[in-house]
Amino acid sequence: MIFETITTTLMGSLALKAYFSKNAAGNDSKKLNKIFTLSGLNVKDGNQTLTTQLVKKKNYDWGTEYRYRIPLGRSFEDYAAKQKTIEAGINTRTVKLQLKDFRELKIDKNIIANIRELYTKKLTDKKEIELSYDGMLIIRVYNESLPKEVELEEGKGWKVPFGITREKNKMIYHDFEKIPHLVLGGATRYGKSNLINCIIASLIRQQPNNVKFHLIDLKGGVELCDYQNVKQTVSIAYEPEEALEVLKNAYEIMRSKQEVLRKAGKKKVQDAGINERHFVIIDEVGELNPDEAVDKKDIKDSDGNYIKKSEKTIKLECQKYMSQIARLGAGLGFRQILATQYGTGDVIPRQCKQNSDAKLCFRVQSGTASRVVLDGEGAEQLPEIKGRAIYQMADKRVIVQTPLITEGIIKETTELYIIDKGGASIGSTHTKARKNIAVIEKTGLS
Ligand SMILES: Nc1ncnc2c1ncn2[C@@H]1O[C@H](COP(=O)(O)OP(=O)(O)OP(=O)(O)O)[C@@H](O)[C@H]1O
Repeated sequence: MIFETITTTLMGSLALKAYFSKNAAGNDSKKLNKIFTLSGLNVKDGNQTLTTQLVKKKNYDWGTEYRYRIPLGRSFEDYAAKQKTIEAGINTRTVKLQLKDFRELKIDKNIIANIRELYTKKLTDKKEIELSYDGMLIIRVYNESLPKEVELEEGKGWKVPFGITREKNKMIYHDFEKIPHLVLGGATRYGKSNLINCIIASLIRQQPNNVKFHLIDLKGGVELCDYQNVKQTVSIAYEPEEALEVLKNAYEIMRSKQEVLRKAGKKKVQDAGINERHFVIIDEVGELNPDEAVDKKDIKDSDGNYIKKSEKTIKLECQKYMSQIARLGAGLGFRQILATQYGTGDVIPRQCKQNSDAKLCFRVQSGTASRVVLDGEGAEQLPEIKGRAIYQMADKRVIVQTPLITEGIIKETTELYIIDKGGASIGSTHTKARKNIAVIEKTGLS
């Protein structure tokens, strides 16, 4: 009897709260107005205050979109810089319990503990927001957070899964045929290497006979060594000296492909019916920054030939090849993926950045670091969630939760294609494979 009375009272008060919450859901506009005022986003002009004006509000099944006219004297960047303040303001609330929460509530002798648990969960649940600009300031307030973990799904052709977006939790795919080069950034331990593994494993599964890899793993060989002996890997490097060999080899293959196309009177590999695609992937491109080189002194003989190249020269030459591949490679079937955790301007060669129409950035420490990868702020505002990133193409930006690959998938994928590379040492792995490529190039055009 006592139990029934307690539960009836509790359920009644919770239902009432849920009713108010339901009516308040999707209506954060008052809160937003208040936040704009308190955080100094409105502008004082003499006696007048120019406010951020709500023009349109629309409810969707994922949440609510607000469109604002920005007052004179403010820019989108001012609002983007206050994203955390806006999100915190939206989340200062009374707990919103909805009817569906009660459906999940277990009604047993632990009812009070269950309600307390539900209440605590709702209290810590956070609504996420996204800011964008298309002439109007757009603020999207999402009812549900993105999942924190997403499984790797199968892609198709040259389309690789890049993550779940908020809209209907739909997986989006990066099409390397449409956007050949990619820059990846993000602070340490947020998911760059994991995404590179997703890309490599997906491409091996989807295009086992057409994909070729030129891998440069400057993180001590821990990330990409799983692919060293698969037939798709043309060459692999773990040190800057080896990286130069790998890049030079990739560049030479690219030039020979250019020659083949020229003779065939074709402009692009697609026109020539060549299915092979080469992926040059560098995990921690920052290690190839010549400005950071300690050893800057070349040793040359009396004829000016190198006896020993300095670290600086090696890195400069690496960057030269990277820039050439980025500039000329797209039509020749070359794709370049450069990953870095460093947030300084010169870490990615300018030509590589300019030729990469896609950028994906995990959380970084500052707006400056975000600009290095995305040419704009935003990645510093991402929540501290591994795998959460901004995926940016020429015309749009979306937040994604990138897929998490397992050791099992990597093993299952690679073990099908392990070949005997004749005990070739790491730095010379490419020498043997290069011969294979010459053959593939000929058959590719026939
Ligand atoms: N998409 C993801 N979803 C969930 N967890 C992830 C995801 N990506 C990475 N992680 C987790 O974060 C850890 C670090 O990821 P990863 O090694 O890819 O980071 P990184 O950015 O390459 O770091 P570093 O630059 O220091 O090498 C992984 O071991 C994994 O546990």
